[in-house]
Amino acid sequence: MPSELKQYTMAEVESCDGKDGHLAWLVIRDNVYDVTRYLEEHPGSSELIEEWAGKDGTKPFEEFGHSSDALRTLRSLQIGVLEEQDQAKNRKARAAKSGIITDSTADEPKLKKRSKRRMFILCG
Ligand code: HEM
Repeated sequence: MPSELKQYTMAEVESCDGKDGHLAWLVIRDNVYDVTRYLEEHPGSSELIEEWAGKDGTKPFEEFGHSSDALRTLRSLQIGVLEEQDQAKNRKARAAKSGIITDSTADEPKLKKRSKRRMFILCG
């Protein structure tokens, strides 16, 4: 992997959906991976990754809880990073799916804080 990581747009990733002889690219945590040659080796079947080719597979990848071996293999398949604008879009989409409310200027999703105002009830 060259030290200067190439940036890709989500549209470029989407065109590599593994269908009709296209390459199979995958986004995980804002990094772009070419998993074309790994599909047949995947212990969880090629279909499971193919389903996510051309998409952001962060959630399914992390939900399975892959081992450090899997993470090492993943690193070896990295071809670049997602362009910043598309990183923000994907982050928002992931947050929306998991019910987290995002602040449009923040880098990371934040849980909406509860109001700290308390109500005092005066008796008597
Ligand atoms: C995003 C789509 C992916 C899904 C939904 C997925 C799902 C799964 C599942 C269900 C298994 C369990 C198989 C079994 O025990 O029968 C598995 C195992 C495994 N997967 Fe994936 N996987 C994905 C992507 C990847 C990628 C991109 C890599 C590496 C480049 C990878 C590497 C592995 C490895 C090495 C195992 C064996 C168990 C381990 O070491 O964690 N997977 N996967």
